[in-house]
Amino acid sequence: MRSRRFDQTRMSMNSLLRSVTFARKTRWPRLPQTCRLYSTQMISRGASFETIGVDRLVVHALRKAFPNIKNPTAAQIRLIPAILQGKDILLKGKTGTGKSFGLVLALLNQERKRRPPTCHTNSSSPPSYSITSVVITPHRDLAYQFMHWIGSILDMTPDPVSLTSVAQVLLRNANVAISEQVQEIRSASPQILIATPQALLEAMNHNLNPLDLQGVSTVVVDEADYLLETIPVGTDKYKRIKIEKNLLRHPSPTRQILNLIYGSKRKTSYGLKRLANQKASTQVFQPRPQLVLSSATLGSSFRGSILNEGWLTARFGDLVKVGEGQRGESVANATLGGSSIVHCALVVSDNGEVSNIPSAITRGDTPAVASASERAEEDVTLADQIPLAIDPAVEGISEIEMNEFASQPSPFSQVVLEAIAAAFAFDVPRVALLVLPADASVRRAVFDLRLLGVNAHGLDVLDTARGGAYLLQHGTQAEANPTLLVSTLATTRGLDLPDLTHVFILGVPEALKADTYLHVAGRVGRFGKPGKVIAVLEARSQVARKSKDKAAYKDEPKWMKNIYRAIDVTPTKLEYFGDAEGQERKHEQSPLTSSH
Ligand SMILES: Nc1ncnc2c1ncn2[C@@H]1O[C@H](COP(=O)(O)OP(=O)(O)OP(=O)(O)O)[C@@H](O)[C@H]1O
Repeated sequence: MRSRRFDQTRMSMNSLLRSVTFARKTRWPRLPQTCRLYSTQMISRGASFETIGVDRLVVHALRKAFPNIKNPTAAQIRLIPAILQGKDILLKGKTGTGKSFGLVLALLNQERKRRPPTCHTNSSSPPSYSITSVVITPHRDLAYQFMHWIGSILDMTPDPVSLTSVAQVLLRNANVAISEQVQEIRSASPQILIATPQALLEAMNHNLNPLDLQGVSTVVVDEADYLLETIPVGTDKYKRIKIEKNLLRHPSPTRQILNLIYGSKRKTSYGLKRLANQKASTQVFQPRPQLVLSSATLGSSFRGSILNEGWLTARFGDLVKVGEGQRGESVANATLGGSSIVHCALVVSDNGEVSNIPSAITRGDTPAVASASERAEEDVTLADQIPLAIDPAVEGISEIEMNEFASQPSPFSQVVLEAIAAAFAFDVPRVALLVLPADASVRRAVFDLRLLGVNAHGLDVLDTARGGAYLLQHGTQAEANPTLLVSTLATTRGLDLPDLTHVFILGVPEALKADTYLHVAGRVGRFGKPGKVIAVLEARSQVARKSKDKAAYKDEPKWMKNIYRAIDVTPTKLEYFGDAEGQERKHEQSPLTSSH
């Protein structure tokens, strides 16, 4: 069932925006130049949303829609005034500290620009507005999460306001062509357009019906380090030239969009200048929109590389860097919203034995995450914990597909899925997220998990049962039949499901970056709430040889240990599961041990 909020068209909006515009024009004082200094002082005095520039009508609606949100977070205190000042921003802050939410509040507060009247308009025509801000998000669920937040705030404004006039999404959609979507956007331009990069690029480049974004005053790239490929600092000259060539020949959609808006002024290594100049364009949007790049993991390497692109303003004082990590903090604590996140990893052997990763320790002081096991009988075996199969029929899986699934072997290791089902049954009180590798089939995993008795659903925040209900906070009370939402690494970034207590990660590919793990883990522990991240790994196994004399291994436990080391985390033992220390010692002593 589709959520009513997204389909509903409300009555004409402009009362909210008029009052916001009025407030900004008349009452809101100009903010001081040095935003960072200003915001630090605000923290010590206890800032409110009003004092950092959010209009009181928006604050009033915000408090009614989200009663838990009382004062701005440190990230919001820095971010919101900087956006209202029109500065370019590099926004880094722990996951779950309100960066995206702060963006929404700031963008709602922006003054709308009217389109210049055309010969077809007469003095009695209602004013027509252009799009004010564009927000680029990596996936559609995040786009709809933004819509949900905006819709919830608008619902609480004293005068009815139509959601479509304030925000619309532009996404690749099998049922509605991009040109049709552009037509709709053009007929009633929203204040905020939220789009995925592929859809936006297609719309801007459309031959017959291109989307006109001239007039936009803010461009936001959320999860920027995921959407913009960069050259790691310290890369040697030859590798660097190779990456640069690749960037120029196959730019990502987000890179192409930023080149269209800001022009491409990338300085390249010696020998590539000619190629760069051929592709370079001059700045095309006048006046130049402010650019906000946001992520929990904007490392110094990303920042260095992105400054070289020429998209961000180079004028001193006009680029604001928000939210550097605290000195002395571990990477995990500096990046994850809650330092109270518990990291666990289970290793599953071929014969179905499940044990904690060897380096895990028992911690007496781990923060309590209400556990489903509190309901469970003592002395039960793992197998007892897995309920009987439930109906695999579920929204989104057709009967034909189910028949196919039933007749074909699963690409997932069944013993790994059983371990997830068991840990889920033992530990999850209400709702958990299972994150699969980016190219895995969510539908197949849901089918297999339902056969194992797990109330699994493919994540789709537009559907109440498949995640929509969890966009709202309901509490932590245990449910008789907890829900396991299933997504992939490609569709998880930035998601905020406040009731989530557990994230399961199925498998750790060798190439999994610590940053990616941090983003997945950061779906829990938001706003200091406790949460558990459980990676479920296959035991080390030999795979096809790379060369005649060297055996090759798939060693997920080792790759996971490398990630823990990189983020300075010691894993915690998950109760109910044993140890595998003997196994590790055996591997370390093996003469065949290779790095893979
Ligand atoms: N000032 C605030 N006070 C309390 N809660 C807040 C505040 N601002 C936002 N929140 C809540 O915090 C949660 C996380 O917000 P948000 O998704 O914006 O974090 P984020 O920093 O963008 O996370 P990520 O890096 O994972 O994308 C949301 O549920 C939101 O409602």
